[in-house]
Amino acid sequence: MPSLPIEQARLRKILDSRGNLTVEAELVSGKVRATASAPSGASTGETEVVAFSKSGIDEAFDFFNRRVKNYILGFNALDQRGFDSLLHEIDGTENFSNMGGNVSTALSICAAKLASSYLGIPLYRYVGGTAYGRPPSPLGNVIGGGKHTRNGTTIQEFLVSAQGGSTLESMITNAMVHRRVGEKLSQELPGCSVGLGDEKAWTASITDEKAMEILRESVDEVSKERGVRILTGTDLAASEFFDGKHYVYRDRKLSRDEQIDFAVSLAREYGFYYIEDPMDERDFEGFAEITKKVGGSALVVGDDLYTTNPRRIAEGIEKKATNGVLIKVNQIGTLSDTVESVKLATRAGMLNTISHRSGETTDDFIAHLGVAFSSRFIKSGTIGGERLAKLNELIRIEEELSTD
Ligand SMILES: O=C(O)[C@@H](CO)OP(=O)(O)O
Ligand SMILES: [Mg+2]
Repeated sequence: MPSLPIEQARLRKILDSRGNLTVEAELVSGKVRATASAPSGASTGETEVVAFSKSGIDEAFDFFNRRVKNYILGFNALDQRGFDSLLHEIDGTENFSNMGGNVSTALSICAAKLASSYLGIPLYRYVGGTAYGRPPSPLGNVIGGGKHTRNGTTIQEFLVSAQGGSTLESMITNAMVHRRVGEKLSQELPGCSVGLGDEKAWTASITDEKAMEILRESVDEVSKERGVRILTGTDLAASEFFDGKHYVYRDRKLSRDEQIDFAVSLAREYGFYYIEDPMDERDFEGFAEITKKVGGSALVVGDDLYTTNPRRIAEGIEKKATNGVLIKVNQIGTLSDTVESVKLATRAGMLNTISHRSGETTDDFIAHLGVAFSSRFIKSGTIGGERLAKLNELIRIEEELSTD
């Protein structure tokens, strides 16, 4: 194996889009240098790795300086699997609670970026080889609530994805829907305060039904004006409003069975194609019931359910829980574990969606992973610099792919 020994390694603190501290890693070998940063979630899954050690980012940095740095100096950055195993070994826990999953994520992605730049190939090619389909369709949040806002809808995300055109065309259409929704919210709800949530989706103190009505009207109008098909979707992030017995909405409480019926109606009556985390993250069986009923026409996606964890995905496959999986590197902590999850899901016939986190950085690596993983969607908002950093990079990749 050719060698690219890591000669310098450092971490620095940077701010994410919520104004919280996160980490950027920098690795150097000879004349090659790479940086990578890790985002943070707000509606985190129970089985995600820990973003930073229990006492916070300072402890994680201290651990890096005392325990990690010396081990990775001299390591061959072209050996991604070896590098990721080394990170696990040094950390010594199941959930990266010593090193911090955000530190391992930043280092792992950084090693891949260093290698790809040394080899003179783009990251998507380094990770994915040479077989690609279409780049993933942008899937963006236009109305938001849950943990991403103060007083929005109970459901965390109402999403759109324009189909058929180029990445840029799809981004333009999605942004038009976003604008239209904003106009409708202020026209139809005078006096109601309307703002933007963590992912730059509109937020207002309205019921989920009202949000769905505004979404439907906006999508129908923009779809007609642009002559494009626009898929709608939702991330319920249902664990966040499950109290152990009921799903507690702003205006009503649903039992488990009623929640299943509601999720089914989202596909059948409201026409949602994409349905993420409709049930509590422990309820594989509930997911399976929904998938059995609507999986032929809709994508039922596990995010908090799987946390990009191969063991959880294997359980989901066995129980036929979903036909889709959300992929976020910092839920599992390394690129190699992420690749394993994607392979497992793909072999079982699941479609994957590569995803941003609600607290993002301007790092655009998920655009590359979306292409490398042949993701069906890339969930990365509709507006906002840190969201568009990924989609704009996808425009560049698409250009490159079309001239191959
Ligand atoms: O639930 C999700 O899918 C994500 C991104 O939209 O949110 P968070 O990063 O807060 O987990
Ligand atoms: Mg989610």
